[in-house]
Amino acid sequence: MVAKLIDGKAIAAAKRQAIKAHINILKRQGMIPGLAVISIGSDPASEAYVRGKVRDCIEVGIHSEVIRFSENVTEEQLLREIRALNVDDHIHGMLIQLPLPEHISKWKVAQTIGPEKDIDGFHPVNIGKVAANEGGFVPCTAAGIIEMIRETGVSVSGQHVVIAGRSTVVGKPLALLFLNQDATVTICHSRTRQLFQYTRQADILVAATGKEALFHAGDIKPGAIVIDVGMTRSAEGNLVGDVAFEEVKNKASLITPVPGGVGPMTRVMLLEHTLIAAEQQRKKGS
Ligand SMILES: Nc1nc(=O)c2c([nH]1)NC[C@@H]1CN(c3ccc(C(=O)N[C@@H](CCC(=O)O)C(=O)O)cc3)C=[N+]21
Repeated sequence: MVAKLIDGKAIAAAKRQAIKAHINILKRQGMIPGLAVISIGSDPASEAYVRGKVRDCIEVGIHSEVIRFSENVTEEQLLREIRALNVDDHIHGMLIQLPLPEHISKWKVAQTIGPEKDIDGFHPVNIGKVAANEGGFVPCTAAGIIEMIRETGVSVSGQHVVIAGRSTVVGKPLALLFLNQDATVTICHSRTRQLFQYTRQADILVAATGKEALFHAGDIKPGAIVIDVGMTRSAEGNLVGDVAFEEVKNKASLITPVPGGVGPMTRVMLLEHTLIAAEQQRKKGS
């Protein structure tokens, strides 16, 4: 079997067009959705992501603001900026670029973002809503993965989803989202014994370990759906996933490429969440 690609880049492009059309309607009604991105430090990779986000916003007509802080910004300075954005009427969504410096508490940051503007799902209210299956914003990567699978038309109900990785932004929220769709979910992580015994049982495998080409053909169930969240820069400078794509593609039924898979979906979900946040805040305001 040769797997069909789940073309994240193409799905994201189509979604961007739909979002753009929707925003045009809002604009005619006098509303411009606004996104603030807070970026701390000057990591070149981080800078590239931020520039990408700004470009995406321009393409669909979202007003964007980037707030840059140096690596040694104090926690209080950061929290003050977040509080200011919470009451800024031009801003409907905010994203604080991860990772944060060691001296800043991610949990304090999460609690300070107004839940209605928390489009990357950091705030405890949003985490709670997702756990209770009551909506709520989820991290854009997790949302993008769910959206990609929805696009394939495959029902996840009753399927065994194995997630390798338990991060707050990917593994954990994704497990809840799949559970909410009636999947059977196994979460594996760095301390899991016999990791590959689990992955071989997966109808849907989500590889989010950050370990370059960890999963090979022998670790995958024939016909599985394989979602590769990994994004490591190889020694040759290429972007590589957690999955040995060339061999696994002959065993899976559907597979996401790296690049061009989960990455573009993450970016487009940021736009969609900003649009949703803007609409929700408009309803509340009127
Ligand atoms: N609060 C927060 N939320 C995030 O979602 C978040 C974050 N912090 N910090 C940094 C990481 C990284 N990230 C990426 C998203 C898309 C691509 C992307 O579009 N990648 C392209 C390739 C880009 C290239 O070639 O370098 C692709 O996979 O096709 C990459 C990286 C979001 N992050």
